[in-house]
Amino acid sequence: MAAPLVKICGINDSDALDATIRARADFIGLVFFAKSPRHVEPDKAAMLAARSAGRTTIVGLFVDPEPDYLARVMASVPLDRIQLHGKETPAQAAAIAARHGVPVWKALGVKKREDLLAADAYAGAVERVLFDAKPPEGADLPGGTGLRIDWAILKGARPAVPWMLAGGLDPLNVAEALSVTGAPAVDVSSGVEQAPGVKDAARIAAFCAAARGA
Ligand SMILES: O=C(O)c1ccccc1N[C@@H]1O[C@H](COP(=O)(O)O)[C@@H](O)[C@H]1O
Repeated sequence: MAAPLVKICGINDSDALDATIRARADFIGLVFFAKSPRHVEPDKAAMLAARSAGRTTIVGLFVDPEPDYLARVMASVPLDRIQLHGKETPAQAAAIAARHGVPVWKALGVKKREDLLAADAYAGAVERVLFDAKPPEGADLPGGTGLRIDWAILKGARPAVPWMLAGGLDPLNVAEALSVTGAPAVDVSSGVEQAPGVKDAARIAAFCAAARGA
C-alpha cells in the first residue's frame, strides 16, 4: 500500500513551518478562522508561504468564509488548496473552486456510519473530503479540538470522493488509525502541539514517521 499523505494543520510561525518541512509533510494547513488559536492573518500567512518556497503544498482552512474575505486572502497568499470546515454545501464548494481556480477539500463531521454518506453529494465538486469528529452542539470550534471519530465506523468505507482522516490523531495513535481505517491520508492539528496553537517540532517529526511507518 502507498504511504499515506500527511497534513499538519495550524502552522502559524516559522519554527513550526520549518519543522513540518523537515518532517516532509505533504501538506501544511494555514487556519483563517479568527476564533481558532491557530488563526493567521493574511500578511503572516503570505510570509510563511514565501518561506516554504514550494517545498510543501499549502492548504488554507476556512469556516463558512465571507466571499470578500476569501478573495482578500487569495489575493495575497498563494494557497494550493482551500479546505472548507463549516456548513458549505456542494454547490458552494464548487462555486468557490471555480471562482478561485483552486481544488477544494470539504470537512464532514462523523459520529455514526450514516454520516459518511454525506461525502457522495460532493463528488465532482471537491477534490477530497475530510472526515473529522463531529463537534458538540454549540461548540466554538468546528475542528482542531482533539476529538476523535470511532475508527471502526470507517472500516471498509468507500466514499465516492478521495478522503482523509482527521480528528484526535497524534503520534501514538496514527499507526493504529491507519491500520483500522485504511485511510489514504491523515490530518492533525492539536495532536502535534504542546499547547493550543503552539506546535511541537518533535511531535511533528514523530507523527510523520509513525504515519509513514504504518
Ligand atoms: O485547527 C483549528 O484550529 C481548526 C479550526 C476550525 C476548524 C478546523 C480546525 N482544524 C482542523 O480540525 C481537524 C482536527 O483537528 P485535531 O487534530 O483534532 O486537532 C483537522 O482537520 C484540522 O485541519
